[in-house]
Amino acid sequence: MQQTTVNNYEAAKQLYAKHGIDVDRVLERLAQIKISMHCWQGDDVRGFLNREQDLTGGISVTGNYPGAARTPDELRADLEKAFSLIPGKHKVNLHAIYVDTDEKVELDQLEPKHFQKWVDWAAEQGLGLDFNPTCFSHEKSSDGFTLSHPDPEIRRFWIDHCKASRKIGAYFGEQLGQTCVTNVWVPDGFKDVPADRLAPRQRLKDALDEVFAEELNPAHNLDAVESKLFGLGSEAYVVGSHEFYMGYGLRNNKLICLDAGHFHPTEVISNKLSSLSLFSEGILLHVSRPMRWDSDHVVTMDDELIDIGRELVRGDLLGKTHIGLDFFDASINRIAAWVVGTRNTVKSLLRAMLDPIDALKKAELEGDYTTRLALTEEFKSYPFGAVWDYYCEKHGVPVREEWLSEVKAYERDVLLKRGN
Ligand SMILES: C[C@H](O)[C@H](O)[C@@H](O)C(=O)CO
Ligand SMILES: [Mn+2]
Repeated sequence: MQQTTVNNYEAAKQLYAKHGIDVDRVLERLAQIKISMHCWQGDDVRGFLNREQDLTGGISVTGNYPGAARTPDELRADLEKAFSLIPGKHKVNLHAIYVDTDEKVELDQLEPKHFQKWVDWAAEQGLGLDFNPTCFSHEKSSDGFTLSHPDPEIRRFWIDHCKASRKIGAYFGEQLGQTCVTNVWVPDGFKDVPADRLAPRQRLKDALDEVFAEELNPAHNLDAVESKLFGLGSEAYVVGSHEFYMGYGLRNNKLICLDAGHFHPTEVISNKLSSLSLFSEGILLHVSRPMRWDSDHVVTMDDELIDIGRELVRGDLLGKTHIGLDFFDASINRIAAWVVGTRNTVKSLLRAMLDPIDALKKAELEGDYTTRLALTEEFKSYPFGAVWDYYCEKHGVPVREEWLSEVKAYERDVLLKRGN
């Protein structure tokens, strides 16, 4: 280890120790936290099932940066590169369209065997896997409806796909010895004001009841449901709104997924975590960065990310929260996008753990808001960067922006040779 890294770390440790913060212990805790890195940043949400199919479902990827993964092997190689630059052991979040098989198989017919190569790879890499049915980018979702579709045959197709997905999730969990979170998100909604808001929600509820009817071992698979306020083409009404899934998840013991981009532009998910934690079985996060709309920008160290980290740490919510990422930017190097977003998410948790939480809570209880403000502000310039550098070096990944030259070399040697 570099002597400067150690010296800076030791100096930082002493400063934090004055406030009773045990930095070595913090780093042990941090190493336990897994971030679920979403595979779909690596290829602009195309997947491998119907590559000719356009991305639909009211989400959009912009940019044409070269080098997107075209095959499962390329995607795995890119993920490995990204993980080699991120401290800690994490998870990969797969969508059903990332199936790796030579068989021509439809979404409702998918089986665990079609994902065996992903499982073998994850086991070899020491990674966990999470899963998502893909209820978009398909001819049967072309009118914008899936599980709430008025046509029972189309509904049946999507119900069967979601049921198949849960079994795949349970297989991941069982094989890898790490619980898989299978998250259901459907794009269903209307561009313009509906005549009937209730009937689609009733159909979605009934469909979900069928999807979740089979009990699965919770050590292998946990179900999550993801709400949304609006999408492209569903501006007026989304069937699976926040209230809908909040009710559904609480009543049926499902994890409730909060995506940072799925609320009104000034509404933040950090302020929802404490309330939800009091009532829900568990929480899934889709950490994202909405810029004026659900734009899925790469996560930066902005106020909301800092607040998400703080809420998770201060409320002791890490045990019941599964942290996933959800962004897709095709205008920059896709591996760099993963690295920036994931490193920032881990770093936000570290920053939160290095805050003088007990002193802040005590000041607040005593009504000493002056101390609360003063400490909060002073700690913004405490040397958490020195602790982060040490953590990176300890985990064998590049310190500070050193990772960028590795990404540039990979781009030159691998990505640009793909010719796309
Ligand atoms: C690809 C993801 O499943 C998707 O982004 C979903 O999670 C979402 O957030 C849709 O807006
Ligand atoms: Mn999401």
